Amino acid sequence: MKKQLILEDGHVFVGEGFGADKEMSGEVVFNTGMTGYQEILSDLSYCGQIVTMTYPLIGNYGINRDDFESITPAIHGLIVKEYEAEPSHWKEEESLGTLLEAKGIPGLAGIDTRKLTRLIREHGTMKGRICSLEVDPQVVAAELRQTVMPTNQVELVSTKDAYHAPGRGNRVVLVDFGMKHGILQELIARQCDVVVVPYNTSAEEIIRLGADGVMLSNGPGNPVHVPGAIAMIQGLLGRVPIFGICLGHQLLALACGATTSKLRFGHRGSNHPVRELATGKIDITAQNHGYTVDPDSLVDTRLELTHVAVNDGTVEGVKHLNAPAFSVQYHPEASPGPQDANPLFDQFVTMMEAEKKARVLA
Ligand SMILES: NC(=O)CC[C@H](N)C(=O)O
Repeated sequence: MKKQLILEDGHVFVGEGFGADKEMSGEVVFNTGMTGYQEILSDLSYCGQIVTMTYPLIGNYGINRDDFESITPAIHGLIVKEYEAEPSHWKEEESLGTLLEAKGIPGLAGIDTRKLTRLIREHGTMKGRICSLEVDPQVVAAELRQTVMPTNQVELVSTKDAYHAPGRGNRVVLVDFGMKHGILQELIARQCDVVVVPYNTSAEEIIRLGADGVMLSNGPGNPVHVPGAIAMIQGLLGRVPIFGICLGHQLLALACGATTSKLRFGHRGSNHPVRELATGKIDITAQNHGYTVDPDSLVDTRLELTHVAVNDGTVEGVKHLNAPAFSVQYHPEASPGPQDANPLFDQFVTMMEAEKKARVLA
């Protein structure tokens, strides 16, 4: 069935609908990964966004049991150039289209994704709607311009109740702002005893849980819309080791007095080079973010800049000068993407061990 993508600036892209036959709006963003559509569509950081895949053939290896980053995807649409409805892979269990249909997510295929990506790069991300051909694009575009994006996305995707993934090692309290399963997997692989808690858990409750360390997860939306989490981090700093990823990184920076702002079109892909300032070493990283920590705002904080993006010089990592706390804007859990930055999880475990030893000696 023919469908159209209407952008708030009035641009229209007509293509073939697949997945759910449903009208949905969201912020239209693009991801440059050549593979990884299953992880991307189930990454809750994309809550409320319509994701355009720039790689021209999507769906060819289907959907498998193991690569979900969440059970209930929260993206509002997937846009591709060529959609493959008959996938082939030994792990494949269903097609991308049948999954999107089951989860109520519309897909749109056969549009010029290069043109769309160029538009987004020039104008910045825009609101858009995937809908039938019957509506008047100019009316929809005007409606989209009036629409304000929701500010409660973290609340929508965070777990409602705490749960336990038992292990024999360090107890990590993992604050779920819309956590990718890959983060939990990396902690479990290091024998951590993980308690996953809702985004609005207090610092005192986290300490009461006997945390050896606190992991701040990725998550959707603007970090300034989660003020409770900023207060929670302030209550934890210096009391327990902290490791933040993506939204968790932005929240740690805000908790330390830095500021954040929105990038024009963000970083979403699996091949973003990041330089570690101490060594000059470059990791190729997975990224998915629209906001960034303002470098100038670090001057008045106790945070030190540790990593920068090679492509545009933006902040990619910080560490606290007086407390055991560090964070990165990119994804050491990959999922999907290269695993260059995976040792950061080992660094977190080492930090927890060192703090425990220091406490015993004190
Ligand atoms: N993956 C993430 O955690 C993204 C963080 C934040 N929502 C941003 O877009 O910048």
